[in-house]
Formats: sequence, structure tokens, C-alpha cells
Amino acid sequence: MAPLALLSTSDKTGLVDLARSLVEEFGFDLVSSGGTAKTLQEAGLTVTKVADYTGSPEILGGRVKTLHPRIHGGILARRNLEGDLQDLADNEIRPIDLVVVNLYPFAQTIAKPDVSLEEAIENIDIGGPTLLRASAKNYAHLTVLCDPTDYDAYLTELRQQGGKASAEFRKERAIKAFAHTGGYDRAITAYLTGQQEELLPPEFSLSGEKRQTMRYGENPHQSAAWYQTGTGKEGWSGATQLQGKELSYNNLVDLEAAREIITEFTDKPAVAILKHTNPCGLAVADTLLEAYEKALAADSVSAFGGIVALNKPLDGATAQELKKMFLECVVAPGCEPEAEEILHKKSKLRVLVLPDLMQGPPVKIKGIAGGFLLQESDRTISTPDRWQVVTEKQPTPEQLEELFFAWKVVKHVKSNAIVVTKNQTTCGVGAGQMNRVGAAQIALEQAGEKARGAILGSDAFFPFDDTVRKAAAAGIEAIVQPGGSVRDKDSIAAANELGVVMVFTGMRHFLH
Ligand SMILES: NC(=O)c1ncn([C@@H]2O[C@H](COP(=O)(O)O)[C@@H](O)[C@H]2O)c1NC=O
Repeated sequence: MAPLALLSTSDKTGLVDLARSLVEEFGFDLVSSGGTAKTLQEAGLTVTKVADYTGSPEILGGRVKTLHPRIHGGILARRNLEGDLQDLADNEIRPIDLVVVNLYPFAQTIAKPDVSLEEAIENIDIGGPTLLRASAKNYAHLTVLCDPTDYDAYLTELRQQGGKASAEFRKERAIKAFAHTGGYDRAITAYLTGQQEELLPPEFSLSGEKRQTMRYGENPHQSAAWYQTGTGKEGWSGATQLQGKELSYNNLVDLEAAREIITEFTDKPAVAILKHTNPCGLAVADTLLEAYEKALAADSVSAFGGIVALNKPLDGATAQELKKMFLECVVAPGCEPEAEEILHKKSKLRVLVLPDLMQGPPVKIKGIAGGFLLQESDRTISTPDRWQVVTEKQPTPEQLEELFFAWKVVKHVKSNAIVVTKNQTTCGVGAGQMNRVGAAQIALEQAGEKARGAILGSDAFFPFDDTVRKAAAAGIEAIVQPGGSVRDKDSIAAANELGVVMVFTGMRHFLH
């Protein structure tokens, strides 16, 4: 009996040439779904339509074409089992030797800017993955091809192996088919997850495609990989790395923290320098260069080996200064050609362009034993118009502006967090301490003389009045904190006694 090939392809590239060789060189009979059969017939080839072969018409506008026992029986039958062969004979089913399928273009469909959910769903291929998975499962007896770039290799294989692909070839293509259907389903899952209105649904499935195996994780003895979700063009997956070494696990963790903090500053030029996800220097100024110089001067010791995030496209003047320092990564929403040329000489420095810095994940995920925790990303911030001045002394407009700057910064410092700022620049950062007054001590000590006339921000309320007293002693003029402690009145009384302005934001920003 002649060998039988089933062809059902969305992308018809190379189809006619393959089919012609199958028929003319190797004597195959062809069975094809509607559109594929039409293409082959128009090319002058003899082909049986699936509908004619099964006796069942394609229905539901193409939702059911190849989903039939005469097709899947012919694919899944074990040719070395009497029972399977008997079933084929009883049901007049021919064994299928080759399955050539490529799937509806789901990824291309959802990449279209105005795609509707209905259009996306109609582009979820059902029969195709079923054909691929069934054929891949039975690779011991047949070959499956899911990629037009494999057609030539298959024909070469047939020529070299006397008309039947080797077991090795069949297995390789089966693995490729499973990987392909797996990736296809992940793209669907990611798309539908993104469409989900409920942030915390009853069931949450996380799926991503491995983009990069990292050299190691947080430490050299930990393995790690980077997985991308969606179309692979969102967020860091869509960033352009202009130069530099491969991104490491820690680079990406720091870059994401840098992206998050810089999104708070959308108006004037702002530069953040981060170490281990905490800002060691952050400043806003009239120019990017000035903002960088101020951020660097805030803590030039810690900035060594830091991650720099800019909220405006990197210009030549700023690049010239960046070049002078050893840095791990620089990220900006754009990079002027002059800046690119200047940094080019620092070939190891990773320079990334992330056009949409604002685009962050809606939820954050943390693995714990026996499951994972999911929380909404902390994307809100209470603005001064919603704050409450709790002291007798009222803030001046300048102080209010500086308080808002400090509040935006402290939101992104690991808890317990205290920042001291002046002239839209950090001068002291107390990060990740086990008690709040300890964080204040670090920030104030680092600020030193600069604490005189400066602002202090706290990510959470003061449980005691000790931080207010320490701040006042160091010369702090105004404090911004959420409020909400049972002992708020003690802190307010201390601020009043010491002539310090204090405002409550009503919103806490713990960050672990
Ligand atoms: N529904 C089915 O039974 C079915 N069988 C095969 N397909 C897909 O239909 C496409 C080919 O269709 P046509 O030959 O009509 O152009 C291929 O991408 C193939 O994966 C199907 N379509 C969607 O599920």
C-alpha cells in the first residue's frame, strides 16, 4: 500500500514543493484539510480532502475538520500490535505515515493592536495541536513535521534512508512538536491571563517561555533562568540591549527595582542609582546631567557597580559622566546616537533601552513552601492633596514639594525604610532595618550636616516618638509618614514640641 501523508497547514510556505516530492519521488497518497487541499489541487496535485476521506464535512466554520477517528486512528495505531491493526481494518482506516501541520497564527493575531477577544479565540488552533500531539506520541511509527524549515531535511532523510525516516529523526521531530504545542498553549494562557479582569482569580496559572539560562542566580551556587510571558515583546523582554555583557539574574532584579522607582518621576529629568534594589542616590533636576551628578554625589561610594535608571532618553553630556564610573547597567527610555557612541568604549557596561518604563506587571508573585503568594503591584501613591498636616506648624509649598519627593523615594526602599532628602536629592537612605529608629539613625548619619533643613520620609508609621526626636535633633524640618499608630499622638506632640512639620499620607508602603 502507498504511504499516506496528512497535510494541514496554516502557513503554506514550502507546502507544494514538499507535497510534489512526496508524491512523485516517494509515491505518497495525500489527505488534506480544506484550504490545504485547495492549494495543492491548484498546483495540479491529486489530494483527497479530509471531509471526503472521513465522510464528515468540516463544520462550525472550521472548528472541526480533522477531529475524526479515521484520522486519529490512522495516526495513533501501533503498527506492531495485532489489536490496533485489526481495529484499523475493521474501521477501514489507513495508517498515516507522515503528518505535516502548522498552527493558526495565534501569536501574530494577538500582536495586532486592535485585536478583539473573539478574533484571538478563533485563532486558537484545536485540531492542529491534536494532530501534532497524537503524531508525536506515536513517533515510533510515523513522522511529524510542524515547521516548514524542516521539509527539506525530511526529504533528504527519505532519500538517504530508503523512503522512511530513521527512528532518531522521528524522535527529534516529535520532541519539536511537543515543544511547539507547549509554547503555543503558553502563549494562549498568557494572553488570556492578561485579559483577566480579576487580579486574584480562583485559579492562577503561570506560564512562561525560557528566554535565557542565566550563568547563575542570586549566588553562583544557585541556578537560574529568565522566562518571558506574553508575546516576548513586553517589559524587559522587549528592551533593547545596546551593548555590554549578558544580563545576570541580579541585574534583572535590580533593573526592575530601578524601573519601578523611576516611574514615580514622570515630569522633570530624574536619575536613580540603585544597589541591591535600594536607591543609594536619586535626584530630580532641570537636566539629566544635573540629576545624575546630584544622584551620584548623594552616595558616590555606594554608586560603584550600581544600576542607573533615567526617566528621559540618555544624552551625550550625561553619557560622558556615566562613563567615568564603574556601573553594572544603565537603562533609559531612549538613547541618543551621541550617547551610544560615548558609552560604546565601555564595552562591558550593559546599556538598555526600555521605551515604556511605565509598563509593569499587574501582580507580584512570591514562592512559598506549598504554593505561592500573589499580590497586586504597589502602583498607587497618595498625593499631597490627600495628606493631613497633623502638626501646628504647616508645610511651606517648597516643603510640600520636597515631602512628596521623599515620599516617592521611600516607597521604593526596603522596609523598614527612612530617607532624608533635600533639593530633590536623597542625602541619607536607611534601608531594610529591623526597627524604624535604626533606619532613621542610618539615614541621618549618612546625611550628616545635610540633614539640617532637610525632609525625612518613612514608609510606615512611627510606633514611638523616638524617630521624631532623633530627626529634630539632626535638624530635620519636616516629616512625611503614613500615620496610623496607636501612639501617633506621642509623635505629633514631639513634633509640635520641637517645631517640626509632620504630614500623614494615610497609605503605607512596606517593601520586602
Ligand atoms: N478543527 C480542526 O479539526 C482542525 N484540524 C486542523 N486544523 C488547522 O487548520 C489549519 C489548516 O486549515 P486549511 O487546510 O483549511 O487551510 C492548520 O493550521 C491546522 O492546524 C484545524 N483547525 C482548528 O482547530
